[in-house]
Amino acid sequence: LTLLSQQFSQTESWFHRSAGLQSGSAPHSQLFPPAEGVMLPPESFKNRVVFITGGGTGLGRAMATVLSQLGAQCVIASRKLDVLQQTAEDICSRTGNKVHALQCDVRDPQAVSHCVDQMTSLTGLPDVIINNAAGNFICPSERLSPNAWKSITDIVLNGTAFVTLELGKRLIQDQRGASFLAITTIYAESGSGFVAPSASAKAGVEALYKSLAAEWGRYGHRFNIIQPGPIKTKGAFSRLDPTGKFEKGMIDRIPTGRLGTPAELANLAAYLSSDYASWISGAVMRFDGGEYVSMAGEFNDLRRVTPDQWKMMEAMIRSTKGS
Ligand SMILES: CCCCC/C=C\C/C=C\C/C=C\C=C\C(=O)SCCNC(=O)CCNC(=O)[C@H](O)C(C)(C)COP(=O)(O)OP(=O)(O)OC[C@H]1O[C@@H](n2cnc3c(N)ncnc32)[C@H](O)[C@@H]1OP(=O)(O)O
Ligand SMILES: NC(=O)C1=CN([C@@H]2O[C@H](COP(=O)(O)OP(=O)(O)OC[C@H]3O[C@@H](n4cnc5c(N)ncnc54)[C@H](OP(=O)(O)O)[C@@H]3O)[C@@H](O)[C@H]2O)C=CC1
Repeated sequence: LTLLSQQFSQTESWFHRSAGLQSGSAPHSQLFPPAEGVMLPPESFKNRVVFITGGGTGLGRAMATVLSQLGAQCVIASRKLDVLQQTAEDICSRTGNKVHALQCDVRDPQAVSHCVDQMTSLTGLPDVIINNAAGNFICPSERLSPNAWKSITDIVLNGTAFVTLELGKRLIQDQRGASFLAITTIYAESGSGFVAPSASAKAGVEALYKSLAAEWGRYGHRFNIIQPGPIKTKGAFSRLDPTGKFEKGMIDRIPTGRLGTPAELANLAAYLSSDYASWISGAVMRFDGGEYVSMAGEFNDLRRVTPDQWKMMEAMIRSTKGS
């Protein structure tokens, strides 16, 4: 079984195989195929403990899978214990490495402290912490109740802060270094209508991580941020594009012509959390197929202009004399 798991971890995983060309992708996305397989050398995370919030589903599950394939002992934590246990079992049966499931509502600092106590008994303190848990839904801001605002900002900003502070303090006490990674979003930088609580909270997370990168380097702690663009997960798309009507428009504005894949995100997260990235701290890595700059550039809609239309426009411009 161990041999089989090792062979498996060195080749490709179940979810990598499913990461082919997605329906709705532009033809030129063939030029940007999502790479299959695990990027880092096998056993890059051997003897390492990785703690991932929201690790039972979507991108958290993908990151746990890759890190487990690379030899890590993973601890995944969120509210739904049954979901976590199923994921832990699935990953462990495929990689042969232990995955622990712990119930934890990150909004509750006491629950976070209890979860860290449990993890300490199971695995000891982690070497890698990935703050991935989040809540979000689209809603016009004038329809938001105070509790709607609070439900998102409590998970995203307070939850990340409670987890980071609890683990940070204990690691400092034990004189242990660690890599902290936060998963934010491209609109943490720009802000975005219709997801104002998420945008505000994610921007807060980025400020927290940049602050701690400066403050806690002296304790051996690195802090980095990944800002993903759209990656199809049930959690995100069911709450942000419930009718499925916006997906095509979204793909049209991504220069690489497709959505990201969980496997691609997981490889980047593994790299940033690994020793290969030990000089990277305070970094914000945009991971969006070019969507952010594509939405920002004033003239980017000119992509729709045909060669004939360019000929005509150039003639008009050249014929202009004076101002
Ligand atoms: C142009 C179109 C673009 C399409 C985009 C498509 C794809 C995505 C592209 C990019 C994505 C970028 C960023 C993504 C960021 C993410 O974070 S995605 C991850 C999303 N995953 C989750 O949200 C998982 C966890 N979520 C939840 O558990 C719940 O959704 C919730 C966050 C609501 C928390 O659950 P719970 O604590 O049980 O809360 P309640 O149900 O009790 O609700 C609390 C209050 O919030 C109000 N509320 C709930 N839903 C809505 C809603 N849809 N609209 C308005 N208000 C809502 C609820 O009424 C409660 O308030 P009151 O007590 O009633 O006042
Ligand atoms: N998919 C995308 O396109 C993008 C995603 N992101 C970010 O990626 C991350 C993962 O999102 P994704 O995988 O798509 O969506 P999911 O909904 O699958 O992931 C969110 C996870 O957070 C957990 N969670 C929610 N509330 C709490 C809580 N109070 N305490 C502990 N855990 C909680 C959920 O588990 P449970 O319900 O068991 O608590 C769930 O596993 C998020 O940070 C999201 O903001 C950013 C940009 C784009």
